[in-house]
Amino acid sequence: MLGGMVTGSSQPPRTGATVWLTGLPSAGKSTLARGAANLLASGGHRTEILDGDEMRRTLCRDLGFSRAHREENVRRIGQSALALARNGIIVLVPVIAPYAVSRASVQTAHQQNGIPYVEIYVNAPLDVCRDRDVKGLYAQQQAGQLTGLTGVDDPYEPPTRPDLEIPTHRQTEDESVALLHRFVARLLTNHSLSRHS
Ligand SMILES: Nc1ncnc2c1ncn2[C@@H]1O[C@H](COP(=O)(O)OS(=O)(=O)O)[C@@H](OP(=O)(O)O)[C@H]1O
Ligand SMILES: Nc1ncnc2c1ncn2[C@@H]1O[C@H](COP(=O)(O)OP(=O)(O)O)[C@@H](O)[C@H]1O
Repeated sequence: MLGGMVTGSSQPPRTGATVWLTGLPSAGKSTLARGAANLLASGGHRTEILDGDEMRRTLCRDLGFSRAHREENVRRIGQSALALARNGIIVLVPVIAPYAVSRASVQTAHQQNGIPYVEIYVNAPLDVCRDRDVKGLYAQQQAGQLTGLTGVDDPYEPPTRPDLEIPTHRQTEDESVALLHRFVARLLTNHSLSRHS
């Protein structure tokens, strides 16, 4: 159910939040989402990952990579994240979301519902992402088999004021995961303190 609150529980509501990981393909979004989700789950938190690739096989399988379709993709995933987060789940969203206006709309929707939303800029230079090329997309683009690749021949608008920037080219995977985990844990503590004070 994506439309409303889950009701009928006698448990006090937990703090949910949406943690959006934006960045170029191969910057490290999915790796960090998985790593942080594992650590948060070990700490007793309920977590969910809405990964761009997976969402594009399911909820968004009718969408391509035009600007309009990318905006619709982000809108749907943003609404899904909000529905989960307002029911106490920490939602990690490794989705490129190349347009600042789309990310701002998701943030506004969360603010209107009083649900924490943070934007994490997973930042590695294009050359590093191209060398990693986890899914072979940069090579495909280079070979002329793919057009409209984010950051190469399609726009990417980096966040100007992210809540956290993670330079994955200067850190080990473990260091980046720990940084993200610490940041989210602190966010949850602060939100819960402000709700109960
Ligand atoms: N043209 C083009 N541009 C960018 N990405 C492409 C493209 N074609 C396929 N892919 C694969 O789709 C994943 C990105 O999907 P997203 O839903 O995150 O993109 S977006 O927010 O709608 O722009 C992206 O996943 P990540 O590599 O994990 O970022 C790619 O695997
Ligand atoms: N500090 C780091 N944080 C995250 N990933 C890293 C880091 N250093 C190297 N990597 C590697 O970069 C790649 C990132 O791939 P992935 O997480 O799929 O990127 P994205 O989801 O942004 O497309 C992985 O192979 C990962 O092992």
